[in-house]
Amino acid sequence: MILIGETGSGKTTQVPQIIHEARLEGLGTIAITQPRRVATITIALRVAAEMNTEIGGYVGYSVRFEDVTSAKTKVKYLTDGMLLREAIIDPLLKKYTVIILDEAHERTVNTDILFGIVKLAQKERTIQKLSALKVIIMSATMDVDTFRKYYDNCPVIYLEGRSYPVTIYHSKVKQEDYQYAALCTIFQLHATLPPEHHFLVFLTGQEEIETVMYNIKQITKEAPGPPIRVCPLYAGLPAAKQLQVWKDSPQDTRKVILATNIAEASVTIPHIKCVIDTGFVKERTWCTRTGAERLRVNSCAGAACWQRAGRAGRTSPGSAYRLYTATDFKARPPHNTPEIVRYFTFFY
Ligand SMILES: Nc1ncnc2c1ncn2[C@@H]1O[C@H](COP(=O)(O)OP(=O)(O)OP(=O)(O)O)[C@@H](O)[C@H]1O
Repeated sequence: MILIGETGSGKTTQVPQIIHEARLEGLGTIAITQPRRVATITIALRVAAEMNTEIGGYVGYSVRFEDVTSAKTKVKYLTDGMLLREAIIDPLLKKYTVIILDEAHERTVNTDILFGIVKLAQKERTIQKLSALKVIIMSATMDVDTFRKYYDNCPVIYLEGRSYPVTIYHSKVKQEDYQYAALCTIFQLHATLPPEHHFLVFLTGQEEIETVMYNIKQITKEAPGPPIRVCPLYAGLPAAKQLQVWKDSPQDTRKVILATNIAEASVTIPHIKCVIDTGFVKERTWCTRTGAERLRVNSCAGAACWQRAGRAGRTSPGSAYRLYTATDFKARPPHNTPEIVRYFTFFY
């Protein structure tokens, strides 16, 4: 089954709970994959809190180097890489009765391989007369036709509604320097909005985040307005530092989170009222001659822009400030090229 619902409609946190409350997983477990570690952990913690249970009990998570599950776990959040590792040992994934592949639009190599593995596991389990495997593919912004065809015309369900509206603003002119544009937007909004309105700014990598962080600290020494607490969020940051982003700021202090696309999907950071989207992402590409991996800054696809905007308005109405024009947005491809395709098409 394919499940499409707007960002913030409750796919990731509510669907597994509904399945579990109806005991549809039977004697097995529900697995929910996420492309990123930080999302996996924070969502599992949130769902455990919503179910009023200890993490590692009925609700658990598994990421690289950290397995917080037990024999009791029925709702298990895990990175796509972890499910892939489990599939190497048990290709039929027998301990799961329901597998939810979330954020399908991201099309990482791991999730693309998992799409095939779960399809094969489902067929093989039917042939071997083992317990049935239910597969749910979820996203807010995926290419439904391609997936539906791949899964033998499976049913597609559209979830309507979201908690809070997000107003989108586009830049009126093309920005030559998106880091500078991001800084100007941060300080324009900072001068007018109350301090409890926190900002989430999308940049492309650690170096850029550190530069913008330094500039914010320098400018705040002289700029008017409430104090600013700057929080970086990128994949290379130790997990404990990543989780600082979810910590409350002192009263009357604005939180400004400078993140890469790891904050783009699934995560809910409370009190984010403004998303500032530069419209760029650093993508992995490969040199097929040498096999060397490279990172390149590219414009992100329409689906990613919608995901980023969706980070505002999760706990109250919000706004997304796109530092690119509406014409630029319309010209972007709706979906990014799957990582697996980029892997095979880069010849240098
Ligand atoms: N950690 C949290 N703190 C506060 N509210 C939260 C938290 N996690 C989720 N929520 C609330 O639950 C709603 C649904 O979140 P959920 O992640 O299930 O949505 P989703 O449909 O999967 O979104 P996305 O497509 O962006 O992943 C959010 O909009 C938010 O209101």
